[in-house]
Amino acid sequence: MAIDALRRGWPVTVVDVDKALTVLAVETAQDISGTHAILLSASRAATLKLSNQSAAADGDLPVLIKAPFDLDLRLALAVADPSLDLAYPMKGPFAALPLDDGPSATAAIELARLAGLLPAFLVLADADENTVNVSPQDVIAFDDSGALRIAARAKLPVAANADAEIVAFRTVVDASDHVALLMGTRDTSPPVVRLHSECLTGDVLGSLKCDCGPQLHEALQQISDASWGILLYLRQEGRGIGLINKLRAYALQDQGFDTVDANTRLGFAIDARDFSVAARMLELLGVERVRLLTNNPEKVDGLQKAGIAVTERLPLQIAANPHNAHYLETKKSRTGHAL
Ligand SMILES: Nc1nc2c(ncn2[C@@H]2O[C@H](COP(=O)(O)OP(=O)(O)OP(=O)(O)O)[C@@H](O)[C@H]2O)c(=O)[nH]1
Ligand SMILES: [Zn+2]
Repeated sequence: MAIDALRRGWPVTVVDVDKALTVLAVETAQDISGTHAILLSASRAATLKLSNQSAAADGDLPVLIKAPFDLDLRLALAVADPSLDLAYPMKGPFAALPLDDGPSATAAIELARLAGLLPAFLVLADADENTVNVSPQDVIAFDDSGALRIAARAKLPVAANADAEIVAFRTVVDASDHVALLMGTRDTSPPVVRLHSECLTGDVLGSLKCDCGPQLHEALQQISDASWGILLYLRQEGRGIGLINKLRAYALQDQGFDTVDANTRLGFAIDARDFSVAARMLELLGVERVRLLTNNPEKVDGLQKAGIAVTERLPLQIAANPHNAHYLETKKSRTGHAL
């Protein structure tokens, strides 16, 4: 509900015991009336050379700034969106305000990610009766593996394997359905498994900026060649920040930032994915041990922490092209991907 409200430009009140923080997402807000402050992610605030005095001990806490006297929607968006920094360089100076309720502010920033919006909010002085209430605990508990279940399964002949089976999963909280593609005949050996995060640009459009499309097809081939295996197609577009925010990161990359810095400047974690949903999918499929196709040590860790044994890591290297060579290099040098 809160996610839907933010996307529609409706106010949301994060209620934490006796404190209430009423916010509108900057990106979808229709007017600025009643705004007394702006809430920004820590990293966006750092780019704007702002810091929250009260949060000096915790550099990850969001930052609250006083609404400038000339605030309008255009200025609010320029404060929120780093891809406008070149087009709209004159912002500030801003005055940081003490942040009374860190957990609510942190929950609001997380709600923006879940809604696929920029993590920036207009903070309203008063909540009216139309606001949607949510607590920081609700946001923390919002885990897309919550109440996951198998919703449908069917034969799906695919180019890599004419005898594949597709299994679709549904969660109560998330509209996007995760999918598993099973190939081969189950035996006692651990299956070859690939966790593939959705990449519309790479998977569907053949983008050369990343290696997702070729990795997807190579993984399907290797799974088909194994005695049995499973491809999990996870709806974690843009490493969990959503398509629109990923394309904003691409716009920053067009300005010269790499994939890591682009995410940070937007106010997101470098990798916002939670691989526990993949572990729950495997459990529902009766799989406890896997041979994992990946170069990403975080995927191995994430699965193991969520209770799936990774008996072997199988590399999945794709030859670079002139458009993705820098991206692949960054994954190795900055996010610890295996060479
Ligand atoms: N935010 C952001 N996401 C990107 C970018 N390039 C690709 N992605 C997303 O990254 C995800 C691809 O990750 P994976 O294929 O799982 O690869 P990985 O985490 O690098 O690990 P491997 O298993 O080694 O391939 C997809 O969700 C893409 O949409 C980018 O520049 N910025
Ligand atoms: Zn991609």
